[in-house]
Amino acid sequence: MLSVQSLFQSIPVINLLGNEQSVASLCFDSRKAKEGSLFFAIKGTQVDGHQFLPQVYEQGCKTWVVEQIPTEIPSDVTCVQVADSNEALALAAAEFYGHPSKSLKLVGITGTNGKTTSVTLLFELFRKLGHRCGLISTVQNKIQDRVIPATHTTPDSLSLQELLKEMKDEGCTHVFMEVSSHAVVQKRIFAVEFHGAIFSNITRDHLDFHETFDAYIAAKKGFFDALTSKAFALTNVDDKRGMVMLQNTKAKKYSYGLLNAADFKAKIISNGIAGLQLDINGHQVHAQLIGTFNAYNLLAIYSTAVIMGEDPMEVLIQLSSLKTAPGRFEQMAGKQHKMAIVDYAHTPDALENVLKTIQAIRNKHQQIITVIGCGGNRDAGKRPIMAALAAKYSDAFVLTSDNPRKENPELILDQMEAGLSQEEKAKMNRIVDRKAGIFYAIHQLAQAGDIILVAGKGHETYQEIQGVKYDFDDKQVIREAFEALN
Ligand SMILES: CC(=O)N[C@H]1[C@@H](OP(=O)(O)OP(=O)(O)OC[C@H]2O[C@@H](n3ccc(=O)[nH]c3=O)[C@H](O)[C@@H]2O)O[C@H](CO)[C@@H](O)[C@@H]1O[C@H](C)C(=O)N[C@@H](C)C(=O)N[C@H](CCC(=O)O)C(=O)O
Ligand SMILES: Nc1ncnc2c1ncn2[C@@H]1O[C@H](COP(=O)(O)OP(=O)(O)OP(=O)(O)O)[C@@H](O)[C@H]1O
Ligand SMILES: N[C@H](CCC[C@H](N)C(=O)O)C(=O)O
Ligand SMILES: [Mg+2]
Repeated sequence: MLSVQSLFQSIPVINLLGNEQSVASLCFDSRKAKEGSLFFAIKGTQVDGHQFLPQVYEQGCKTWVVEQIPTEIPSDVTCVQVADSNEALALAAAEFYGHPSKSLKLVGITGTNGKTTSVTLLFELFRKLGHRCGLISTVQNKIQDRVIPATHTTPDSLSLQELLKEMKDEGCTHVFMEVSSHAVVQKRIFAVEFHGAIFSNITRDHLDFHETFDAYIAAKKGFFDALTSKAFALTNVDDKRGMVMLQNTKAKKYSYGLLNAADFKAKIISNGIAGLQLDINGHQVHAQLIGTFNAYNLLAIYSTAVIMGEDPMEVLIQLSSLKTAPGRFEQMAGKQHKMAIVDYAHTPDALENVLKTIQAIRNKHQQIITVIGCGGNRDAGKRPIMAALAAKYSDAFVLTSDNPRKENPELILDQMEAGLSQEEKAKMNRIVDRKAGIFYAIHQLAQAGDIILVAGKGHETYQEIQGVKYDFDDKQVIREAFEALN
């Protein structure tokens, strides 16, 4: 039990009504509020949490944090008014769990693409280097070998502090986590102390949430602006916005790049189906990952390890043994020498990178067949662009559903199709059912030896349609389609 007063030591309080209370837990979802919990009313994108105050009172929760004091308050309620409930929740959660980030080497990565790949590689690399590690990612959270399912790329501030505390208690010294732009804006990482921050890249995505590209850039930059002078900040100099990220940071600045002058430099010696041969700061290394985008990911993690004091030679040795993250450029061989690649490309930039990589590594007899959809209730502007990219780089392609969520899947396909010329439509197949689309690509469109890219869902094991998550796994469907081949 903690007193409200002790929790709010570092939180600016506008008004405090009622008596001093002790709280046993924190919560921001009325459905979880109970006697002894401190409820934070948050104005969200769907509803205003303040509307649930009568409900939490009914459930016995009588200590509230609000931005607006309700007109009528029961006399046995303690109500703390703050300017920003999200910020107050983040600060209180850090206090409640004893600021675990202060005892960890916590490194965060932000950017449109490459976060999951890079944190997963960092987690594996640092384990190989002998450290006890935690991982916080889109695919899964992990404490050493133990998997804790992930619901978001970056957890809400309360779950995040609880997870970091668990990692600290289990003896982790290093934690690698993804920092999404949503997390920065919603203050999920407020009050978290980072040892280091990495920027991968920024291209079009999430304009449904941020509205403008400038606001999206500002969100990512906010992560670097909040670092302390004890932290390091590592940026990709080859990205147009790479240096902008570090403009106002107090952290020690480092850069990496393949094209421009940087603290950490790499050159691609070769890029093929067997992996990448790289020159990193004058040393040659072979990596199992494929594609120029992975050269960036590998260079970013090498740089991070060296900045964190690891032996550069040992890091290079371990780099060679690292495998791709789940659902990221995962290759699957099938009958008739057909090959499928499952990849989480769900942005125009990712899709273009993956398709260019496949073009670069295929032999001249292999056709490229792409299966692609776009998520519902997400940035609609990327839909025509992604369809056009599939058309540009593929010999044939299937437009299908990703996670339609609450949208009509046919309308999503209409918006994708709008990005195609008449000529491109000749190569198009429109099959709204994803399983049927994958089967059609593997059975009807692909000839022996061809490559089938199944993009957008990567590691996901569900498909969300009208708010219901059905079991769906691209890899499983591909295996079935391969099995059914002669
Ligand atoms: C757009 C967005 O980011 N939404 C997140 C946000 O929800 P919200 O603002 O919409 O909340 P809301 O539903 O309006 O509710 C407002 C408040 O009322 C409360 N409430 C709501 C209903 C109720 O019955 N009782 C109640 O108390 C809620 O708990 C909340 O405190 O805060 C919630 C709690 O932390 C998150 O679960 C939710 O993630 C939604 C599910 C989501 O899909 N988010 C995605 C877009 C996301 O965050 N993605 C990024 C990765 C993006 C990327 O880089 O690819 C991520 O980090 O995962
Ligand atoms: N450094 C990179 N630059 C550009 N594209 C990349 C890079 N790394 C991976 N990709 C592509 O982007 C896709 C998503 O990669 P990854 O899951 O690592 O990114 P993410 O930033 O974690 O995405 P999310 O925001 O959805 O969590 C990959 O499947 C691949 O197609
Ligand atoms: N983190 C991303 C994942 C998108 C994955 C794609 N399969 C989709 O559903 O759009 C998001 O929530 O926007
Ligand atoms: Mg991710």
